[in-house]
Amino acid sequence: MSTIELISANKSFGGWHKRYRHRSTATSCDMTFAIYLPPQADQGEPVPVVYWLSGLTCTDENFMQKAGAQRVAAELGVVIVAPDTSPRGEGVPDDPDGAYDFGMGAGFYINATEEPWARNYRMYDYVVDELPKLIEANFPVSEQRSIFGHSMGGHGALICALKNPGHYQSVSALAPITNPSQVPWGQKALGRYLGSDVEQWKKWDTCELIAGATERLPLLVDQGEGDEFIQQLNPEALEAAAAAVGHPLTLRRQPGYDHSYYFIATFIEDHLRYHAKALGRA
Ligand SMILES: N[C@@H](CCC(=O)N[C@@H](CSC=O)C(=O)NCC(=O)O)C(=O)O
Repeated sequence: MSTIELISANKSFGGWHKRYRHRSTATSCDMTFAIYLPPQADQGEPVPVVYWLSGLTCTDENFMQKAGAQRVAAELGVVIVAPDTSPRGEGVPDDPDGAYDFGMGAGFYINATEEPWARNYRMYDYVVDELPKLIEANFPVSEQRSIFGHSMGGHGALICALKNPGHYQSVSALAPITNPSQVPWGQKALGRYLGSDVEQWKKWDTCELIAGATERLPLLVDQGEGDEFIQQLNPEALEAAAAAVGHPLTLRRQPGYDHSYYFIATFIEDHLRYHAKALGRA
């Protein structure tokens, strides 16, 4: 297991927001993550962890700076971990045209199989396996974990939970990409990372995974009705996929809210309380 190097530390609501860099085996490059340690992390009892997956263009910083999650995490006694959204750095291939929806900042939380992406773009292995092991080895946390995310990160949270029964106590998403194999953002990413065989895409698509899920972990989803990216998100597809197999889904349509962190900040407390309850903290 790699060693972690502290980049920065800021006291926040009695706890600490810290950023770390480490060498990742999964992505074959240096990765940065942020962690919020609530005051309870200093009190001797292991604290559960909620993993946050951000959307396109984000680093570990967007959520920690904009969502306003620290006050509630400090009250509830949950750790929040926010990884980067892709591998980065010298030698990591990027979108040839510098587009925001592919390559760096757009790892889609899958394991790429196509060249030149396959060596570094393994964000699924990083988030599901390598990062929790690193967190559990270096911080006073329990093995109780939940996962949530936004947009591309909402898609990431949903597929990570659906593909790993028993690994997460709860899952939720804000404005997730629900059916990536059917929308432009997803088709571009899956086509390049995985190649042209659409059967391979289905292994990373929430609406496809729901049918074969062996655990019916409830899904909590908030979706703004004023979301400018609604065509990419397709909440109706999620609703239909869940209804077809009786998968428990709470889909809340929020009038007037767009895709931004103003929307996320509005509902983050609700999501944190939902996860804290599943993690035995409320
Ligand atoms: N037009 C924007 C598109 C990028 C964008 O809106 N990214 C969202 C996530 S979208 C789906 O994954 C985001 O969270 N941005 C970061 C933020 O701090 O708002 C662009 O060109 O940047």
